[in-house]
Amino acid sequence: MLALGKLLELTLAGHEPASKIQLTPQGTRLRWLAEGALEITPACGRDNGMDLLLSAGIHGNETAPIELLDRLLRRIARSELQPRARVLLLFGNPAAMRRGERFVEQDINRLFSGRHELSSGGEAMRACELEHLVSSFFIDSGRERLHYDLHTAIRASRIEQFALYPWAEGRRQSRRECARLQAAGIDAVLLQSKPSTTFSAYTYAELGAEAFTLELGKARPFGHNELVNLDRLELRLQALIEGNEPPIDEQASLHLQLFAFARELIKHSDAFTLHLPADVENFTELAPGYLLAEDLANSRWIVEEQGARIIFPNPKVHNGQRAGILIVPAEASLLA
Ligand SMILES: O=C(O)CCC(=O)N[C@@H](CCC(=O)O)C(=O)O
Ligand SMILES: [Zn+2]
Repeated sequence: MLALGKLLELTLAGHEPASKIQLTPQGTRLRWLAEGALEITPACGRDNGMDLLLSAGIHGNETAPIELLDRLLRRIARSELQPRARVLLLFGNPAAMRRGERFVEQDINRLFSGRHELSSGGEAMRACELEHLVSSFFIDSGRERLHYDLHTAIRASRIEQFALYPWAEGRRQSRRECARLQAAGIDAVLLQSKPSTTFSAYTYAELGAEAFTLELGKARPFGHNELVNLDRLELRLQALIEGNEPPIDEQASLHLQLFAFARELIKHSDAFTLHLPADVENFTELAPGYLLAEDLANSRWIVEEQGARIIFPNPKVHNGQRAGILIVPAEASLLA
């Protein structure tokens, strides 16, 4: 296998490869661009016009998707997969991956779309570097741009595998992309309705890619991901890489559940109290009238929405950060 196929090993060891460009016997080119960043170019004459960005490790302790990208890359480096798509593989936060922690100083997934300029430290510099890498990768406007940013969640989920679909002014979220996600085993999509500073929001809103954050199960350490079943996603990613994806039937009914963003809980102070059990699962339903959280100055979050559910409840975030999202069921008619 080509040495650059061991990008994960190199990244975890903090090593720079001696040789930055390698070719498989069939002519696929692997090029190391920076720590945790590898560009894959199809052999001459095979390129099908897709630019596919696959990222994982934006949160350093979310190892199942990191292992998935490692498996895909090794297959490419062993010539078991013959790419037709241009691919950029990114391990987002190598320093946090080495520690097995979500982040070192601050959550890198709050630092995109230029927010890193207002901050400093390793994660701010890495967010800036990632923006440069992906904007150089998505350089040709005539090509299909697709980004899956792969994550696992802190807690268990009633809906195990789901996507967050970013929002941009004047652009409707795509039914075809939801059908593609359904075929990859994704059970629900949350349609965002405001700008965000996540990685997928950056590639969606600033670079015009179809882009998603995929939540694929519960975060566990390396080697302990047997409960996270990524088989359907893995098959779909292989097909995207090899350019033999089965046709997407846009007209077929969508079985995946759609949700819309209702409200965000922001933790304003150390007095913030979340009235949910510590082991509450993502997508737990909350009845109207339920007192969800309290904070300084008698501020209270009371559920008003019918069919509301909570995702990502986390009272331990820094003050000023999101401590949960309330979502409600949405109709497919929102999609274009
Ligand atoms: O499990 C949790 O509480 C957090 C999971 C997580 O990290 N989610 C992403 C979602 C990104 C998005 O909104 O697209 C995040 O918070 O960064
Ligand atoms: Zn994450």
